[in-house]
Amino acid sequence: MTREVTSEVTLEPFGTRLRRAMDERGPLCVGIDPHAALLDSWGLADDIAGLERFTYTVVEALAGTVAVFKPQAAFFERFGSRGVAVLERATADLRTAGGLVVMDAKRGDIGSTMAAYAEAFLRPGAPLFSDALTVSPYLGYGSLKPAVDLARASGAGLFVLALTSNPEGAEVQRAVRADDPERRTIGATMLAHLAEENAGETPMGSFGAVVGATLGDLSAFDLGINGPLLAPGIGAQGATPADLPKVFGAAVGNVVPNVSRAVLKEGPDAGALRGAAERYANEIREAVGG
Ligand SMILES: O=c1ccn([C@@H]2O[C@H](COP(=O)(O)O)[C@@H](O)[C@H]2O)c(=O)[nH]1
Repeated sequence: MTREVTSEVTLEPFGTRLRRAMDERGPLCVGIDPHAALLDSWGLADDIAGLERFTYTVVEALAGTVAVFKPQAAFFERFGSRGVAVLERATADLRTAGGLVVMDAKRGDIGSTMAAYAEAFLRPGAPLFSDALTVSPYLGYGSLKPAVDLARASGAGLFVLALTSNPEGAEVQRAVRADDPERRTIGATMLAHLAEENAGETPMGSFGAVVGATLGDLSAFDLGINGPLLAPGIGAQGATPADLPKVFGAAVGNVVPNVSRAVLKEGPDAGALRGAAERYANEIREAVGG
């Protein structure tokens, strides 16, 4: 199904495109996080030339085989406009090669400003247009509405921070809402909002949650949001593909496991990068089936 945004014919819904990509290439998401330490271990300087070489090496090595990429915008923004230009080109090249790009920019603000963030990442034709964007609901889920609306109209998606992989996240995400008669936590509330957005969508909706693979037993949460669950934390943060069924239970089929540093550290050799991504893809397949 195609939808119209102004005069442009746009994409099939993100959830549909993501499900197809997961079926064809497997669910692995490789993060593109050009840490200074990684540039150094690749023998590159921590400057714009190093950033370019690092980024385009990853793109060329993996764009044709991995389903989903998650560039971490912060590592590009730290170089200013020239870093953002590298991110723009990488995003376009990954998408041209058939990969889906989840821009990890974690945007969130009052609705009127949120509308501008949405224009930057979710309006087809924008220089940083991405298949999906990570967003922070800390100003309230309703403040994300402009992004939800534009994503829906454009065939893009969102990943809302619900239960993040870092231990500090619990003080916010596991806090119980005093205003809620059901006394749900903030994390559970975000999952409930997403389930509403995705209701009735097939094969799944376009509005996902970020849920860390590091979190252990999540049976207290209803992860059945009929949408994707982006799961960072595998590799450098200590989680493994074998943890996925334990953490996600019946929702494991909707999990998009992210690995960043544990793949990237294998560079700069393209074959070694591909080998690391393949090993993770195989371990994930063995753990979740399919
Ligand atoms: O809860 C979250 C949300 C986002 N991230 C991001 O994912 C990657 C993880 O990188 P690794 O090198 O695989 O640890 C990174 O870009 C984070 O900003 C997260 O870790 N947890």
